[in-house]
Amino acid sequence: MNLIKIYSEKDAAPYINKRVGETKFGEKVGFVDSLESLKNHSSNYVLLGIPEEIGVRANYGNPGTSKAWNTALGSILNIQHNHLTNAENVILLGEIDCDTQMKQAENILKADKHYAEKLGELVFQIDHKVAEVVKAIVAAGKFPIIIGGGHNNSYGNIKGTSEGFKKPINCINFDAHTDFRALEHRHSGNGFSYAFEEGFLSKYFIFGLHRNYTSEAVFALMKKNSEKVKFNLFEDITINQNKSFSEALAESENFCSNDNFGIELDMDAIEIMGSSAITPSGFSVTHARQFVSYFAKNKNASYVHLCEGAPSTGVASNQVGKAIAYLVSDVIS
Ligand SMILES: N=CN[C@@H](CCC(=O)O)C(=O)O
Repeated sequence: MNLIKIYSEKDAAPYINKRVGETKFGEKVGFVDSLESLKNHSSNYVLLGIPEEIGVRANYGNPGTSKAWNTALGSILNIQHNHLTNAENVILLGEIDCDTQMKQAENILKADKHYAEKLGELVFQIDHKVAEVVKAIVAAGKFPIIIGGGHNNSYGNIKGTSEGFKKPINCINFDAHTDFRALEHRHSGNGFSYAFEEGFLSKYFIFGLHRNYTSEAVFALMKKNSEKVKFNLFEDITINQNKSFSEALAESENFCSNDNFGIELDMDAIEIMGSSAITPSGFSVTHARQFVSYFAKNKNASYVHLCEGAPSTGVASNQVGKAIAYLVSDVIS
């Protein structure tokens, strides 16, 4: 089973729009030829793509997340290289090899009685690849920046990071949804509940949860696990204004940042962002940037995952890639 397609300069070149007198981000990033050689590279941040949408389909969502990685890469590699953007501290590692699973998913028909379960089996296979690659990055002492795919990939990120550190980790998730759904077949709505159940996720905070997208059963489950699972509501921050955005950041920080934690950001928490579950009401891209920038500076921050972007579903498809590029630059700058 191929885990990853490792990139070289040749893979990056077609994305870079060179211009005389300017240097682009993609002309300065580093490359490695194997996961093993990561530890010998001096750069800290490792860019990894997950071009899949099987988890979203298995959760009855709108497909399109498989395209976020390539779209984002086009924007990231054309960021201007200057004294503020820090491209030399980035390794462009490559992408999880999702080809086999994506092809098999295409052959599973919606009419199939076991449609969702069969897709869930393929998600399980991708979980394995993501966890192995993320574990290798973390064990090499690097900071993964993972882009794309559905939020099912939170499971592989958490598992891989936890195995890399040899202990459970915490996680703060900027999201309209908990993705703490039932432990049925694997899909984009239960990555965190599976990671929690299997002991890879210790404490979990959902930042800006929407009341309209959360079932009473999930509220009850979070209440039952309230020592370990907490949230604040989007409505309390932005509509009722019971707490400021800064207070909301501090609340999640106090809960999770005393130990290694992952930063998850679901693009569907951003208002009218092209994503698998576009929301008409949500945070701005600037809020998302503030969130990522704030937490990426924390000494216990251990990875960032920017997921669920689906360029073709957006009002303007190139905005998804540009938004992801801003978020990446907020992590590394
Ligand atoms: N990762 C997203 N999870 C959401 C999907 C919602 C939707 O597609 O409408 C969830 O399961 O609730």
